[in-house]
Amino acid sequence: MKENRRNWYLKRNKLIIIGSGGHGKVIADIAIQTQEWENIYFLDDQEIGPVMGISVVGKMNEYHKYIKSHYFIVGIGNNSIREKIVNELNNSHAKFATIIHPNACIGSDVIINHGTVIMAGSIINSSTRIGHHSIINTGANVDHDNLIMNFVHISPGVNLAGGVKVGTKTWLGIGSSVINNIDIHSNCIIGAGSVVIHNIIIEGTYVGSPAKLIRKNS
Ligand SMILES: CC(=O)SCCNC(=O)CCNC(=O)[C@H](O)C(C)(C)COP(=O)(O)OP(=O)(O)OC[C@H]1O[C@@H](n2cnc3c(N)ncnc32)[C@H](O)[C@@H]1OP(=O)(O)O
Repeated sequence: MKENRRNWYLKRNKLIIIGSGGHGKVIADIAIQTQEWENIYFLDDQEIGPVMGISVVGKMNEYHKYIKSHYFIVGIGNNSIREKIVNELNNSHAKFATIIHPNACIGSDVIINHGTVIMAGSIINSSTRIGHHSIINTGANVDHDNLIMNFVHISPGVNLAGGVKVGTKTWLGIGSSVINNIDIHSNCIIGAGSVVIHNIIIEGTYVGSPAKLIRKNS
């Protein structure tokens, strides 16, 4: 009985996913699997839908129609574009969801802030902090005492050892790895499969093993 009442309460929530592309679709899939949402809609400028059986109820700039009644999640993988849309929604006092796949493994004393998505098979170990509107993508390992700032994208299959700090809007490419106690600056890109073994203090793109700077941000 108690469980049913809890579900009834949770299922009153309504979710708008901004963007019905690949990332938005994976978020929708997770949201369905959590069984926490009474209804789920997309807003998208390209699609008129439905996408995966989910209605596209308008263009992105029509979000204001849903501000009072729905939670939002921005389903755009690009960190800068996601930030821009979130800032606009913040100005309208939107409420943001946090979406966590039921098969993600979350340790004790972990904090995950709103707007963040944790995908299937990812592991977040003890005392890690994850900021707002970040993405921990499929099968990523984020070990203990990590600090992942806002608007970060940790791609599928990334391995972060203990005590790693990842700065705002940094993107770690698919399958990259970072050894323990490394700081990675904000606004960086770490190439697919790269291995970071030194602190990264200059904003830019880094590739290889060990990861080396190939381009500074302009
Ligand atoms: C669910 C999802 O889909 S999540 C998304 C997952 N996607 C990813 O992880 C993609 C990550 N992107 C990459 O790795 C890209 O290669 C980037 C962003 C690092 C670089 O892209 P670009 O800026 O276009 O660089 P470009 O392709 O011109 O390469 C520049 C040089 O770096 C090398 N290089 C690029 N990426 C890598 C890499 N991952 N590892 C080693 N070397 C690399 C290139 O071979 C090239 O070398 P050269 O000048 O000697 O020929």
